[in-house]
Amino acid sequence: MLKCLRSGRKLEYCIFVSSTFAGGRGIGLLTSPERAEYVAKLPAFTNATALALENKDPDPELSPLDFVHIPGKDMGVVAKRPIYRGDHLMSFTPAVVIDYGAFESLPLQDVLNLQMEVVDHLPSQMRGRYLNLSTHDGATSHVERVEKILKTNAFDIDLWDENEYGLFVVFPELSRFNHDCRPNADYWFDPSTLVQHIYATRPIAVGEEISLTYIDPLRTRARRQKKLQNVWGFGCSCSLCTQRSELTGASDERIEQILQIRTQLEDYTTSSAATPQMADLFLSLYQQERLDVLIHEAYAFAAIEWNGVGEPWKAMKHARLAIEYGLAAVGSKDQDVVEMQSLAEDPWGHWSWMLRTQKRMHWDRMRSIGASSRSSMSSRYHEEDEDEAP
Ligand SMILES: C[S@@+](CC[C@H](N)C(=O)[O-])C[C@H]1O[C@@H](n2cnc3c(N)ncnc32)[C@H](O)[C@@H]1O
Repeated sequence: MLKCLRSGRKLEYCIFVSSTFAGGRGIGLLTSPERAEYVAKLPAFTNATALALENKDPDPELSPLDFVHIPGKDMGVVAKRPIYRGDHLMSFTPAVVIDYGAFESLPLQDVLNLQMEVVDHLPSQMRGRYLNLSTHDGATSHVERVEKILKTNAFDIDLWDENEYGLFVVFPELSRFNHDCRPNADYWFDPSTLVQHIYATRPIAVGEEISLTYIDPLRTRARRQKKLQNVWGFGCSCSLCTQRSELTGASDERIEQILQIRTQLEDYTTSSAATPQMADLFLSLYQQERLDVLIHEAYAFAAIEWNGVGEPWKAMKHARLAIEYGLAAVGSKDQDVVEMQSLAEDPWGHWSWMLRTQKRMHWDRMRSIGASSRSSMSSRYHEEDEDEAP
């Protein structure tokens, strides 16, 4: 612990920097002492082998990734060789972790100064990597540079602890991926190792840019554009946003229909109009929308509906597809993936078996798809129109 600021009588926010974390890579946090203690007990800190496979800089000879200048976007990442769906792309621990709670409790200028000190105390290589990142449009002072880098590059992270506040986290090596409303890669966070993983969610051709989505992709074009402009200061030029108006109009209609059907599929009461055919339409709308990063949810809903009418083999097929897509998009610990594994193994014993026909409701065992305790994906994709990070 390097320094603490007290807010009122109770809350205290402190700078914690470890220069030995992850084999000397280092990490800096601005958070409460209680939360720092929780973090220090995670396997990331206590298990010597937990990070053995992580934090590997891309090998210039072997890596499929090329970091290049992209017109209109500054730096970006492109594929050097064909990439297949599910291919692992990168996995790194954070450099900087800032607790949202600090913004609630301390005066803004104090938080900005503390953030700067977190960065300044990092081991020099990590500090260099952080300060080399994009500010989007430049900075006139060091404190402003640190803040703008944070705003431009931080991910929203949920630690799955008791604390109500999320975290603003920068993984410098993962910061060069640009946004696309229909991206070909996705990321998920492991709260025990503090590692953010990036995987391809569909095949990527040589020379194609590898992208992530910074926002909930289930928004109409106008809402996506507004959000990206307001938060990141750029007008999206992805293929979906720049289609002719009749095509963007059709896309917006599909998104509206997805949102309407979703409320039926999430309703496990007798008043729901959900059917397997409705779930199939839902899945088809995701496919038409090229929503590879969310399609595991559509497969999961379809698995539940087919199981709900006593069609175990169709349920199993959709559950297996939900697992396959989910492993790349949200990881093996995600509750939707775990739920689909249990359905695929034993559809007859799953809570959804005959759910829609017998009206046999076990409320305590039901949960909605996409509402699991996963990290940034869940809040990022299903929250109200609040600020998000890439
Ligand atoms: C996380 S950084 C991505 C990497 C960044 N391009 C760089 O040079 O380091 C986010 C910033 O990249 C730029 N960016 C990302 N996606 C973009 C897009 N689709 N169109 C234009 N600029 C984009 C914006 O300046 C944004 O604030």
